Amino acid sequence: MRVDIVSIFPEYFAPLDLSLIGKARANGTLRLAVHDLRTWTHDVHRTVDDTPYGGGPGMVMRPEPWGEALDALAPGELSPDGHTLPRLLVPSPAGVPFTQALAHELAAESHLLFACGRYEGIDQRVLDHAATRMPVTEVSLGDYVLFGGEVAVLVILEAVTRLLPGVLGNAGSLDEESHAHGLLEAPLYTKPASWRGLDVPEVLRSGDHARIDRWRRDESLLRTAARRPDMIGALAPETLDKRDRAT
Ligand SMILES: CC(C)N1CCN(Cc2ccc(Cn3ccc4ccc(-c5n[nH]c(N)c5C#N)cc43)cc2)CC1
Repeated sequence: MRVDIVSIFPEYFAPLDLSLIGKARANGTLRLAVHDLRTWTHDVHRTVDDTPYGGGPGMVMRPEPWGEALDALAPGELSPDGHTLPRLLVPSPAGVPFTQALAHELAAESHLLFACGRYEGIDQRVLDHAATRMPVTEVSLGDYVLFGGEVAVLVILEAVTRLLPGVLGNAGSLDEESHAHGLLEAPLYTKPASWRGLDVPEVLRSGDHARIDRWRRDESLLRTAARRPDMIGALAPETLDKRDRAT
């Protein structure tokens, strides 16, 4: 997968040299490039923002630098197979919620292009013009306000990269983690069996995997009901077996 990121703070993405994303870049699974938006400015002050039409607080990112950046990173027209152009992702408080389902969708793309806004956001015409040439998705991490899109791109990129073939050593953990089956994961324990007077639940040391699976399932349901009742309502009917429905 090819990924391009455009930001006025390219140094925000230094952590992408680390850990599993760093490994994915080193082995070619992920071909990542970070670009400074100011590359596409032409004035001495390298201006990227201006006051909002219609008034209002703060500043808005000007369309010209963004237009040139997207032209450079997503050249050409939409090919018949639609694969020569990237999918443009624009983090925004006004975006669609970023979910594990969207992470899976993005992991299937061959080229992602992230536009990191700052100030109050990017001139709408940048997104409107881009949408005439490529798929554009405004995406939000959640109902809180960040300073800009960079942190969101780090989150989205980590969630997507984890899903790429070969990135996670134990692919099984993908199947069992939260949001894969619509439930929160059960509590985790490791050695020692007793720590500061707190013992690992006996069932997890029993070796009885049917019991262990049932315990984990019960704990997942209890945890989800307590912390994320919204997820319980969204469960596919087949996810809850007869015993679950009885409880
Ligand atoms: C009512 C009320 C919910 N409104 C909220 C937004 N307020 C304006 C306003 C304020 C600050 C910023 C800063 N900013 C610039 C680019 C940018 C990209 C993403 C995000 C972002 N914030 N939160 C997320 N989940 C995001 C994502 N993904 C924030 C960004 C952008 C926009 C207006 C009030």
